[in-house]
Amino acid sequence: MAQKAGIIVVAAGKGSRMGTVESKQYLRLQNKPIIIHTLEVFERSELVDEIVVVTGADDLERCKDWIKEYGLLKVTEVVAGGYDRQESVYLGLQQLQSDWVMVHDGVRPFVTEQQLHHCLEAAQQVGASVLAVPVKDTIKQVDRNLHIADTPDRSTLWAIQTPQTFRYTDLLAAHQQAEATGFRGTDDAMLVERLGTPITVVEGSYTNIKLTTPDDLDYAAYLLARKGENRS
Ligand SMILES: Nc1ccn([C@@H]2O[C@H](COP(=O)(O)OP(=O)(O)OP(=O)(O)O)[C@@H](O)[C@H]2O)c(=O)n1
Ligand SMILES: C[C@](O)(CO)[C@H](O)COP(=O)(O)O
Repeated sequence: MAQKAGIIVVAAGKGSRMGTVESKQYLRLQNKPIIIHTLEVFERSELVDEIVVVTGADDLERCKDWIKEYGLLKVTEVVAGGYDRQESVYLGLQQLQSDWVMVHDGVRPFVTEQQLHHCLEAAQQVGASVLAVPVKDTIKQVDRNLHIADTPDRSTLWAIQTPQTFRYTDLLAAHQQAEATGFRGTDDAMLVERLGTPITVVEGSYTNIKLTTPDDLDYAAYLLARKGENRS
């Protein structure tokens, strides 16, 4: 059994690619905010004993109200995020107590307990881990004039997801170094890679989607209905 971890759930983004008036993490699926669907996975998990939620500064109170309403007892802190995902994680990290930390997007509600288990166990064996899936399409590098510049070997390409799991001290050092050098990354692994810490990739699932654009909402509604059917 893996040692338990604390989790930072980042949900302070604007959701500009979703294009809705309400930020995507607060849109409802089956009448429940997406952020709550995500938090419920960790509330139920036997691997997680501490949850720090990072939200928009204007959304702190309604998030706290929902956390009470939905009985999320493992949430220890709800804090305001920053101007990008990296800053939001850094702010959340300062509130976490656990030796092992998982970072997860608030808009990835379909991660499973089994995936959490595999990700945490791998991190505790290797030092750090990320969930990911092999890319299914041929990927091209394309220049500003829309000309193909290169076709990387697909067998080496993985689409990176969350959670991403690290020793607390490693993730903190990685964020501090990134801040000090002005480095910005789109995931936490990019920061930890710079420290030279080995990070292993754990094969997740194509259904662990990040809700990013409007078409993801229909697919998420389908996945949620399917999850309900499988449970009953
Ligand atoms: N300043 C930010 C930006 C992003 N996030 C969170 O990071 C996760 C993944 O980011 P993404 O899908 O890019 O979310 P947004 O930044 O909201 O979307 P967009 O880029 O379309 O504006 C989301 O849960 C988002 O809320 C965050 O906590 N703080
Ligand atoms: C961390 C992440 O989910 C990995 O896919 C992703 O990088 C965050 O989302 P963004 O859309 O790149 O901000």
